[in-house]
Amino acid sequence: MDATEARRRHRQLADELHRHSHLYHVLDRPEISDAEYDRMFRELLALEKEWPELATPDSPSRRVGAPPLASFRQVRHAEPMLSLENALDEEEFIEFDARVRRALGSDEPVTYLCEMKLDGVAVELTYQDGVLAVGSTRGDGTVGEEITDNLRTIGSVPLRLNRPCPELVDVRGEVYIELEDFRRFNRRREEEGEAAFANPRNAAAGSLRQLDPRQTAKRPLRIFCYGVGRLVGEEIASQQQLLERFRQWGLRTNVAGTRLARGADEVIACYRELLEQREQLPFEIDGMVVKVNDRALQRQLGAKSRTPRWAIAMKFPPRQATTTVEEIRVQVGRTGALTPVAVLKPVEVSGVTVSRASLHNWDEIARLDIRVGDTVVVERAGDVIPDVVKVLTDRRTGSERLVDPPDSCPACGSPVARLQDEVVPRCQGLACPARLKEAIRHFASRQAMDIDGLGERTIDQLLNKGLVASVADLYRLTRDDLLPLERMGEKSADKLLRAIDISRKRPLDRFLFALGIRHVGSHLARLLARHFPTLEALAAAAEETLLAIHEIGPRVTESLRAFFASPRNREILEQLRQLGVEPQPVEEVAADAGPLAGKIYVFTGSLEKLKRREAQQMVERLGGKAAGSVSRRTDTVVAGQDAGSKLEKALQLGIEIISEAEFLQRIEELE
Ligand SMILES: NC(=O)c1ccc[n+]([C@@H]2O[C@H](COP(=O)([O-])OP(=O)(O)OC[C@H]3O[C@@H](n4cnc5c(N)ncnc54)[C@H](O)[C@@H]3O)[C@@H](O)[C@H]2O)c1
Ligand SMILES: [Zn+2]
Repeated sequence: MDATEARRRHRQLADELHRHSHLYHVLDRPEISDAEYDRMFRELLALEKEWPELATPDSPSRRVGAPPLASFRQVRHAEPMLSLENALDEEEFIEFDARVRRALGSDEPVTYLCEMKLDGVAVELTYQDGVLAVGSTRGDGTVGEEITDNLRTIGSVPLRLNRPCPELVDVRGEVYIELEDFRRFNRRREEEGEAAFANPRNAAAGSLRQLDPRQTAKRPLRIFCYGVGRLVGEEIASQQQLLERFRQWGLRTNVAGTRLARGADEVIACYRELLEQREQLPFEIDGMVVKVNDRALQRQLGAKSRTPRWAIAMKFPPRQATTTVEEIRVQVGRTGALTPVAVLKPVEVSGVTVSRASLHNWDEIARLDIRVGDTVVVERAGDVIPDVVKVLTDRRTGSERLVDPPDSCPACGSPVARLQDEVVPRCQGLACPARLKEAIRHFASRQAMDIDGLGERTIDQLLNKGLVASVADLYRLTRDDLLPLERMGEKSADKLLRAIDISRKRPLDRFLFALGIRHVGSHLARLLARHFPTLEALAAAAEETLLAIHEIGPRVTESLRAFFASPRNREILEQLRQLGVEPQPVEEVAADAGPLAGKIYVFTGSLEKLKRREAQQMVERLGGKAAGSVSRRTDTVVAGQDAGSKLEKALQLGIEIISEAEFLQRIEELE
């Protein structure tokens, strides 16, 4: 390779690394695996070693992370938060150890503390006189994002340290999500039609950087503390002692996961041990961090531009394997969400046999261009269910088969619809066994048919005993059906039957809402009920007629069409009619009061989907008020991109802050 060629390749790598670093660190949406990123990074380092003039100050080799997002206030770290040099194998660690001893001018074996390398997000917690004053992300190492309020919601972050404690300390730690929590959290997101997170690290990063701390509070975040920046008013001799002091101050550490090792051989033994332990841990680690234990020696060794000279990360090999896709199957979730899963020829990935890979959604299938019969690389990262990271297209024989998104539900055969703004298609079947429980619960809920006494426990029993296979069956229940149920006396059975009977005559809007048609919330149900006296009239309405109604868009008509297109749904509606369910026509209602009556909303920053005026009208339509500035009377601030002083004021005043997406969701729920 000549110098021109090297420069060209360097530029190319630098651009790619820059883009992926932004996707990973700022947007929490990586497109390639870490192993692939590291490979490119190393190629860049190798080029710079041969042609040092390529290592300009803006090279990825000189930078940590990525600059902070503009929607957060920025914090300058008093001492830079560095990254870590990587050792990809034992050999590279031996070289590191030799460098350390050379720099210290010593032949003695060095004592190291070996720690688990948690795969999460690095944060800094500044405690002044023992009180948590500022919390921030690492950002680009020099400037991070101020996320104090978000960090305060994490149970394992103490708001105040136990005494005696130093006057001032910058504690560094890793915020992460345990595997079990991650699985549960992701499952829920997929069912709600939101994109699943690729791994726990992404989920942790996305959760920490919410504009509304109450959103962060709902996420299962934890912290392990492992380092310091400034430390005033206390002398600490070693890394091991530091962790011990942390524990005394009330900070959470992973001290049980550390080992003291003398010399390279002992470090390597620890590494092998940890590699074996890895699969049993409740959280994801991607390697072992080895630190010179003595803090005086650490100071003596110092740091390079982006990494300290006294620590190194021994990375684990990626947990990848190659296998073939035998089938692409569709799973139906609790809310009717259909998600694709690849059935694999069983293969062992670092000690675990895997036979399925999650494909998340159909966009992901298109992005990977994955087909039945393909040879694929699967990688386990943070979950027992691995991801497909790459299709080996050069192994194709021509007999591979593309799989289209299903147009009927595998559980009940009903038509499915992928509605706008959602990443997954959904089953529209009113009696789909996969979503029946949810459908009945919704049907009976207060805002819908309001069937008092039909709680979750009763629904479970009705389903298990096969007494109910659709909402229509509720109206066939008899006293004899109910009495054998647990905790069901004569009184409560009669009460429930009465409640079911009363619900036969609910107003049409409630009935419409009760059917659980996607995007038909209670507001739209009311609107539709005002335009159509009966359900039959609505089902027969032409699309143009529907679209002519103000507020009814293609999203809703599409959903209604999919619902009424199902023969099974029509059959159930007919049964309901025969069982005496006779929704009452609704009358025009006074327009003044609404679900947002008395509420004051302020919009700030630029919104993505809505025009500001549009958003304000939505609030007004529901009876609320849209104001121009934030005051104590403000109830909610909707913060878009680059929100500035209004957002800060809202934070100061402790006013609720939500994102545009959350606003839209709320409106939909209220409507
Ligand atoms: N997939 C992608 O597109 C992509 C893009 C950019 C970066 N990355 C990945 O991110 C990594 C680079 O990020 P990085 O700068 O955070 O480096 P790093 O992850 O290699 O190491 C530094 C980080 O380790 C963490 N850490 C965990 N446990 C620790 C402990 N006990 N002591 C000290 N630190 C500990 C800290 O957060 C620290 O900031 C690369 O390895 C790369 O794989 C991936
Ligand atoms: Zn179904």
